[in-house]
Amino acid sequence: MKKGVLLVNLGTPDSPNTGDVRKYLREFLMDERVIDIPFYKRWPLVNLIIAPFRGPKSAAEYKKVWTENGSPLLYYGLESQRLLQDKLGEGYHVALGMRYQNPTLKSALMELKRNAVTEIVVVPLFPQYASATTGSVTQKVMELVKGWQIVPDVSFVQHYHRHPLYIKTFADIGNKYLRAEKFDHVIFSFHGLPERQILKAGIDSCCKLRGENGCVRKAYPRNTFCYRSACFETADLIAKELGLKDTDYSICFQSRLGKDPWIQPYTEDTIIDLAKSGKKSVLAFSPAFVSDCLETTVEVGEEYKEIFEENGGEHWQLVESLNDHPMWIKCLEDLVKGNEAHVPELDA
Ligand SMILES: C=CC1=C(C)c2cc3[nH]c(cc4nc(cc5[nH]c(cc1n2)c(C)c5CCC(=O)O)C(CCC(=O)O)=C4C)c(C)c3C=C
Ligand SMILES: [Fe+2]
Ligand SMILES: [Fe+2]
Repeated sequence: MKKGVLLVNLGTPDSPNTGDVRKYLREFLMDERVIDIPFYKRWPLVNLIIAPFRGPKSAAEYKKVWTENGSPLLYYGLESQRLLQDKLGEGYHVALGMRYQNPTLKSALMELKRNAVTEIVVVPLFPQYASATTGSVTQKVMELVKGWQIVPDVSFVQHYHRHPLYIKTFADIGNKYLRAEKFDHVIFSFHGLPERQILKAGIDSCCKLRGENGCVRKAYPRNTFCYRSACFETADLIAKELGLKDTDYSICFQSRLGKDPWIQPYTEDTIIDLAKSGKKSVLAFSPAFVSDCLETTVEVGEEYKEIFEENGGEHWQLVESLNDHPMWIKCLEDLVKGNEAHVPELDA
């Protein structure tokens, strides 16, 4: 009997055409964990405002990220599936599903069912837990399997931002740049979230959102599920691996959508401050993403570069994502096999 592995990423449009991008945005943003407002407000916001007006703008951006292999998010998802299958061997069947659009989670679970797996390990491709990502994947998988005649033994990897191989792979890729040239500063830009989603998690002993020391930065069981805190911890761990001092790097949050406050500091503000304070060359990591996608290549690699240069900066370099790096595939193997991640120590 084989064991099943389900790799899950967010999803991407079927093509960069406006129609497919609108279809993708509708499915994605109608998820009540992503836009967490009541249905009667969410439906008109998504279907009458965001999809019609943002659709064409997003489609133009998707055209920039599209390669001959299609969307990088899907391409590297399939590559990770193939490489992990090779590593795990015949005792396992590895499937890939997307939370939104294709390949669907339903088709990936049916593939595992056809291969008669006895248990399924779900690995969301999100290192930091958030209700909008890992929480949503967990809910959807449970909904899909609950009606099966034989309900499989399913387990979920909820987060792995402390896994040493995830940290070391980002450091390894970043070191390629740090060894080749001198940078004035390093930035860690994570995908943002509406502030209320952090507060709703109710981790009172962690979150005081706005201040410099808003969320707890050290690894404590109580703040593992605070997305903002997990991002701070991730950046601190990568910085430690790179041998950076506290003053060498900044942590910030990108991709704000709408007018509500999102978690801060915002990447755009941080970049402007850095450029205005005389930093000329910046190395930019985007560690919430394990594969390159619109948010890394276009948003961090192009849009933030432009903002930096408009404000006096001269050299902006994006650190590419983990993609098909062998150490990342080893990390996935460890996560599937439940190998206890040794939590690297951060200084107090
Ligand atoms: C309310 C809106 C959004 C929340 C909350 C959100 C959380 C969130 N998203 C990711 C990962 C990805 N997001 C991507 C694209 C993207 N995200 C939003 C909105 C929210 N995300 C939008 C509208 C889009 C589409 C692009 C656009 O129109 O600007 C992607 C890229 C997908 C690709 O195909 O390249 C990823 C990946 C995380 C990790 C996260 C919360 C932690
Ligand atoms: Fe997003
Ligand atoms: Fe917090």
